[in-house]
Amino acid sequence: MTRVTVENVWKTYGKQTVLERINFETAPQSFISLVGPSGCGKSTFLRMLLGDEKPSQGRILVDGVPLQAEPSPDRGVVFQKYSVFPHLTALQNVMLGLELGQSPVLGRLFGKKRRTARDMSREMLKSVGLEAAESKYPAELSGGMQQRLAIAQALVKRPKLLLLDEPFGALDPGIRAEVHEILLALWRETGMTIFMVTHDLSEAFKLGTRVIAFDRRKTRPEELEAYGATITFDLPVMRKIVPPSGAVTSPAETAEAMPKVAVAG
Ligand SMILES: Nc1ncnc2c1ncn2[C@@H]1O[C@H](COP(=O)(O)OP(=O)(O)OP(=O)(O)O)[C@@H](O)[C@H]1O
Repeated sequence: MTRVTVENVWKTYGKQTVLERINFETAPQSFISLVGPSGCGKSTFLRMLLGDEKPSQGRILVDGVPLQAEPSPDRGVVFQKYSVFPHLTALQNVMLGLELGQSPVLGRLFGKKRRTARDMSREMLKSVGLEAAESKYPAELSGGMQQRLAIAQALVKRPKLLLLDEPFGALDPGIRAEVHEILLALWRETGMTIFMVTHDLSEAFKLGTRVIAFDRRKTRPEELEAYGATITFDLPVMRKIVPPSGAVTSPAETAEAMPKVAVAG
């Protein structure tokens, strides 16, 4: 069960402060929804969790260990679009995650390892309801199916952390609700921690065990460069979690993440 600790994280690009003083800790098996206005640094924060960007100040720890400065199989990511490779079939897309992880130079596995990777990938496709589509290319799949494929590709390596950057933004409401259910089932089953950036507040509260908002406290034009966004509210969502054992518990973080005042400025 993974715990993420964010200690006084700042991010600047040149003179522009994007994020400042970000501090929080997650309970194991959290589903954190990150919300906030456009340009407030949500994707930048996700890229720091992914290891694609480094904090300018402060640090991020996963289970007490400082985050490595490069992407690792411990972290899976799904973007709104273009997460899957168009020239590979659904099965090849999922297998690629395992092949690159185990054979970074060739990007291919052989013999028993390949058969194991294929079996794991088929199992993963089944868990997102795509078992009948394994030979199809992404262009032959609907938007919802492509996002389910992207989730399968990210999860086949059993990451501790799943990072989702507006993964459902391009889906229509019916399909979106379907993919929500699949994601929630996988989250409960695996015990991973999820960070999801979304512009949709109802989605944030429906899926998250905790909703964190970033925003700027200083908004005068002359202050825009010098002051970044910070956490303006941090709310636990009261919802029952059903772990794989079937025992019903309250969200683990409810005790530690007390609601904070939801006011910026
Ligand atoms: N590599 C970079 N170099 C310079 N500035 C950057 C870089 N990446 C992001 N920024 C700046 O950081 C700020 C935050 O961008 P970011 O994409 O994280 O915001 P966001 O909250 O995810 O926005 P949106 O909701 O519109 O996707 C923006 O002003 C952006 O221009």
